[in-house]
Amino acid sequence: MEKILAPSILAADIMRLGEQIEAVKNAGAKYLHIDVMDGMFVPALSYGMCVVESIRKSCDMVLDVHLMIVEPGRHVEAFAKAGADIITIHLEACADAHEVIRQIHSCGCKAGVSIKPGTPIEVLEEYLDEVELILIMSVEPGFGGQKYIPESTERIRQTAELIRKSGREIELEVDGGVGAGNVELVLEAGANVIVAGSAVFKDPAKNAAEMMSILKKWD
Ligand SMILES: O=C(CO)[C@H](O)[C@H](O)COP(=O)(O)O
Repeated sequence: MEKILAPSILAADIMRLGEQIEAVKNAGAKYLHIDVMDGMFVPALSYGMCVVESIRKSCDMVLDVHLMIVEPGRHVEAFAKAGADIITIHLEACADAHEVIRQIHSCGCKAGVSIKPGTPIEVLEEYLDEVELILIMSVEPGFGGQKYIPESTERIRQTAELIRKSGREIELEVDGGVGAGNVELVLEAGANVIVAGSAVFKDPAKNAAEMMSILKKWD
């Protein structure tokens, strides 16, 4: 599967957001990762659909919206209308994730499911026939700039194996503490979509280009 860089704007300079998105796009990033936090599912607050809508107006990248919110079904339609292409929800945050996945599809978006580092990989099994993307968190969700949790590598490997056995084309995304120094570990374990925030936005053009040159070697 194509190896894709998904810079996370959580680490961007909001006052220079347009310019920084342009820089990562020009470096070859295909997805733009947008973290939505509600202060309940995770302690922090980030931003909502207005930001997605504003980015959509001047950005043709794939908008990869990661909902770290309780009962995301309440807001799926609004994020789809705002311009999301992929909407990823947390299995830990939903009473009925199957229903939320149906909602995402009925809005015309691709559906992803994510799990936190402490959630067993096996919970993903019942969603393999339904989703287009699985997101493995390699840090506790909620904040950028954390260290990659080493046990994540084995979890990525196990998820890649589940996907392989399903026979479906499901993207395997990894988020948290990934940069040029460890991205090959994550690719080797089977991930194809790499979220990177602080490792990219400290110097977006240069760092995204460096990440892309590594990803291209694995295509
Ligand atoms: O989802 C997130 C936090 O919940 C961020 O996308 C993630 O942590 C990326 O940031 P960094 O690359 O700086 O670790």
